[in-house]
Amino acid sequence: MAIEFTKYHGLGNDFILIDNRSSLTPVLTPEKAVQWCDRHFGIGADGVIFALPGQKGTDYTMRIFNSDGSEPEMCGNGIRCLAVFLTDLEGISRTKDKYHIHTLAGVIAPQLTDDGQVKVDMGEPRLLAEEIPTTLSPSEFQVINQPLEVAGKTWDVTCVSMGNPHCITFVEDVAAINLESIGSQFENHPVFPKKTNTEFIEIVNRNYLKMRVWERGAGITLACGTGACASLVAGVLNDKCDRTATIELPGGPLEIEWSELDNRIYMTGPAERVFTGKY
Ligand SMILES: N[C@@H](CCC[C@H](N)C(=O)O)C(=O)O
Repeated sequence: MAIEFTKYHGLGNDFILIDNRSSLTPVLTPEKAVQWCDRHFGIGADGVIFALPGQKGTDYTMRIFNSDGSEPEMCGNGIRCLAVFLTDLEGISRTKDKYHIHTLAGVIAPQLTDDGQVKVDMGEPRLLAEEIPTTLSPSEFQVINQPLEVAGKTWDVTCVSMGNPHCITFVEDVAAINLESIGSQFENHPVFPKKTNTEFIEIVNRNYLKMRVWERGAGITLACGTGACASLVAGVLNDKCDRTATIELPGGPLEIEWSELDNRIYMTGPAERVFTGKY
């Protein structure tokens, strides 16, 4: 049976979106998602996102499979794409109301802005070792600037969960990092029982950061929304940046704020429709 889909991207982090509003069970298995994401033998994407019925009083539920078939708790670029996809499906503009989306990381609230971007209330960052999760510190402690041995080198890492795990390292020059060779060694390091996303950050100034990312279950991508949020938090915890900053990714910039008022993270960026098809 052919299934309809729409391809979207958020700063080059690309997803296949599927209208799954008639059932709480995704229409694709993780194995099928792997085939669909294949850039040579399938449609090609960093993940597949399903728009399912809401649960526990929310408007909709988001589920996502990474391109390797694993299921992450959340996806920042993906939820911006989902908000535009839902607007397209509903045929109405929602610039006045937020969507409330049920995810494995809790309720996340994206809202379309008047200038065509999407601003997302990403919730509060989680900082305790047991919440990441990682064994780098005792469970009830934070992991800030801790040494970690990877590929024969000691890296000073800070760990933050945005519902999904992130391990952040500040470096002099992000372009000089050999992500291809070290990315999967961070991802699969035994101190991360659920694996990890890995971000390298170069501080340009207190309000402008450059980032490159190796994503759990997807490898090198052009952008990672939860990674940008986690990196800003890591920058604040290490007193390297302010609570509002532009994060420049290979695919373009995201605006991130960690609000002092409510401790929540707000991410603003684009989401673009690419094409629609049946597969
Ligand atoms: N690209 C995403 C994150 C997708 C999930 C990630 N690969 C994981 O396994 O946690 C984003 O924009 O946040």
